[in-house]
Amino acid sequence: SIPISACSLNTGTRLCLNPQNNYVVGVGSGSTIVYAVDRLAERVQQENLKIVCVPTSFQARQLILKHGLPLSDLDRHPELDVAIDGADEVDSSLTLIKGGGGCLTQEKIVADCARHFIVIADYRKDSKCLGQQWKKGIPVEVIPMAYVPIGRDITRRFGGEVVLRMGVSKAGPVVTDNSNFILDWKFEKVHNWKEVNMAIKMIPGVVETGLFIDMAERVYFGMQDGTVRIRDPPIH
Ligand SMILES: O=C[C@H](O)[C@H](O)[C@H](O)COP(=O)(O)O
Repeated sequence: SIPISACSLNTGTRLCLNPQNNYVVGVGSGSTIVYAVDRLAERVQQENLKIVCVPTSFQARQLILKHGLPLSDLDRHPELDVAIDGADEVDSSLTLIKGGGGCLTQEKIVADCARHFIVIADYRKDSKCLGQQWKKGIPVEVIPMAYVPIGRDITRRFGGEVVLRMGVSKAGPVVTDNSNFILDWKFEKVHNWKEVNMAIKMIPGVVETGLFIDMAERVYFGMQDGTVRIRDPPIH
């Protein structure tokens, strides 16, 4: 539900989507990406474009099918021209927290296969440093039998608190599209995210983290006043 910035998100997706004939497009997950897929379908129809879409989740797959867009996968299209996705939080270096909807693993795989990874988000996702906006922590997808030792290991080494994500209308834990669990790590301070990401990924049983570092090429923020703010990675 992002009514205030819906108009700017539409504008943002107009700006960031420039699909060309024969493009392979990665389709992200969440509520914001719905705007992008609407625009994509519009452009494909208006310009009679031939594209194929690679989904990052069950939800994305349904979205692609609903719009009648050609569905593909990484078996057939391991190299994508562009992947477009939302984010839960974006810091000033374009480090992202993703996985609020539990789709982080497939999203990261698809983004990594794309020549360009573009993010669209509303202004509430914009922060100087991670943790200012998104209060639920960093999602970590884990193999179910290992969720307790992984959680203990993360808090022992990096502090904070780890919570097993529970279903809203389902009794028991959330189960991802890959049949795994999600731990939400509520960190207490700003870390060196590259180091933390690598360390967490090395814990046996960790499938993926929701930290997307040095991946996003550009972020389009839909602002409250209907404008669009663009952020590119800092030049080092
Ligand atoms: O797992 C979900 C994804 O990472 C989403 O892209 C992210 O949570 C942002 O979702 P929304 O656009 O609904 O805020």
